[in-house]
Amino acid sequence: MPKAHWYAVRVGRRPGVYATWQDTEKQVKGFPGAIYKSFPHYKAAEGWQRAGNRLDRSALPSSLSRKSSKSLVTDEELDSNTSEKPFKLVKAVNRSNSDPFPAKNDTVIPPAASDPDLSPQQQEILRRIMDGENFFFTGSAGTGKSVLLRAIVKAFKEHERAEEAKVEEGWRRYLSGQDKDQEKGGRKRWKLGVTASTGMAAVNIGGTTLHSWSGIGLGELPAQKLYENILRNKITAKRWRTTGAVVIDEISMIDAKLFDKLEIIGRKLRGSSAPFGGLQIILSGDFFQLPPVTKGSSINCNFAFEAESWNRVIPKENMTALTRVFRQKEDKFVKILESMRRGTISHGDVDILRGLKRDVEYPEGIEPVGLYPQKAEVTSINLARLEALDTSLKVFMSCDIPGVNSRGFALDDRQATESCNKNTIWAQELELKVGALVMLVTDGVLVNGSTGTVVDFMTLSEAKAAEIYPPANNSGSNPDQKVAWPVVEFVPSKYASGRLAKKVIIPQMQVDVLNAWGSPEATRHQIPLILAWALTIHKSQGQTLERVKIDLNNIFVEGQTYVAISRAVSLDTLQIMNFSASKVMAHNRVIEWARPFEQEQEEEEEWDDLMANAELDF
Ligand SMILES: Nc1ncnc2c1ncn2[C@@H]1O[C@H](COP(=O)(O)OP(=O)(O)OP(=O)(O)O)[C@@H](O)[C@H]1O
Repeated sequence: MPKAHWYAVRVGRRPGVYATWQDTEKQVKGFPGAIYKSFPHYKAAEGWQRAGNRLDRSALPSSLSRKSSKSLVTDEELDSNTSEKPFKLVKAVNRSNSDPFPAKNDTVIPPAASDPDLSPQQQEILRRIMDGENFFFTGSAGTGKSVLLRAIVKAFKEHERAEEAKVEEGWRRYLSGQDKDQEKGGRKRWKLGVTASTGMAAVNIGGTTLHSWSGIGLGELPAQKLYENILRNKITAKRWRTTGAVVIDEISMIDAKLFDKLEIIGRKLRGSSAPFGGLQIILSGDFFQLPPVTKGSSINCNFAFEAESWNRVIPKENMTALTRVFRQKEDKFVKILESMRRGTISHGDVDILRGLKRDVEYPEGIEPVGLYPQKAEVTSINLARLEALDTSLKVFMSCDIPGVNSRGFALDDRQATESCNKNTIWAQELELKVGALVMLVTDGVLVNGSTGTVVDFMTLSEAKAAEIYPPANNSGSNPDQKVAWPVVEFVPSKYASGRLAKKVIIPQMQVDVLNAWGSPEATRHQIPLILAWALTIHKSQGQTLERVKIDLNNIFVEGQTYVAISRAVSLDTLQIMNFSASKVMAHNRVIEWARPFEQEQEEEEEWDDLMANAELDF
């Protein structure tokens, strides 16, 4: 039998053809569902690999079906003879027999209900944005900014699809001679850049960071230099010129200087004197929450609303605060949060919040999520609690798959892991034991932020026999049938829109860190759970948590106390340790800036209510 010299990897970290087993092993060892074979001849290997690409692409998760940047296959070689038969099967996984997510609803936990219908105020903002206006919408925590943002992204995507279909039809008519002219691909009204100030916030809305989208690196160079750098990268320059609108979420964490630099770059690149060169700008966030991350103290930071260009970009009449709080239902709690936000907390409110230091007894015995200001505290609490359990430890390592970054460069394995660590909350190394308190960190399956306790580890078939099912939406990953995955008993949700079955098996799923074109820069395959005895307040931003315990001892930045307390849905299920009025730090400049604009809006709304209820006799 001839000696094998070439290895073809169809499914692995980087599909391609490899000359040594050592290189191949790196691609396939520990990779879920890896498919690879050895061949005596290169042509046979690449032919089999290529055929697999053609056959399997649609069946694979998008992250697994990308063409590898490290592949040894060249385009010329791809067109050559591929008829030689493979002689030795190293390992192949039959994917059709390994589907752990059967389609029938009775054998999976249905996904969480989709977003609620928009309120009239959210609808009105959506309408104005779709009319092409630059817009900033803000509002207290829990007023539905993220829900509105998701609706905006969806509406743009629908229009973009229709726009693309129209261009295709135009080309078809042009090529068939029915039309004389076909417009060259220019600016696309509905092409939307979905961005956020931080990687975590970007992943939450299926977008990328503003830094990555705009191609400015750290953004510390002067605007002219950044502009010249972007000009050198054709892909980034084209993105700036052809995009119709850009969303920036969590705008409170963008510094004024950066905002101004981007505005200048927009004008230069797009050759127009309009703000941002005519690019539609959609901003969302709450300046009372977390401020820009700056070197040194946040006292010296400048907020985006202090940017020189802010008033030109966002006319006063295009700033709106969402006023209805959906997350908390109790009036008393909503009022306390409102006064904390404005830095006008009364003695009565302080007494109420101080009184929340008592332990809360939960009937199901599942503990609350602990929120702490500092990462070091969080790590040591989770470790100590895990060690205290006398059940056996299971460690799940993530499988991180490199993609291509916004500048068109392929990442290596280390960079992919760094990108996933920086931009997602999903663990690189997840340590679990029976008895561990965990939180679900993905949307679309059950409810993001649901907490529960690990009660067992089972393979998918063992779980099925015990009538314990995985969530319906596996977000594209392919969990190993032989691995025992955690079974989690979740707290039945009282407030969240989805209802949880009590015991759910949570196998490996996938999360993408997207580049500026919306394709993966890195993909992490991991169980979407994190230990929840302790979580940093920064990582809790955007979450709705039903049982919360907050320690304010080491609060270090304005907005942190407000972000932490506003994650809770009710005073009954909230415990606060170390509360004092001095811990409620609202930024004075934010209070001053927001007061007239919010007051004016309140007066307008009062007037609208009055007119709506008035019995007009003319
Ligand atoms: N129109 C609506 N009708 C009913 N519920 C809504 C509506 N909009 C939002 N919600 C609910 O309110 C809760 C908070 O929404 P969301 O996370 O969008 O608020 P947010 O303003 O982004 O909060 P934060 O600033 O804390 O991130 C969610 O449970 C969401 O489903």
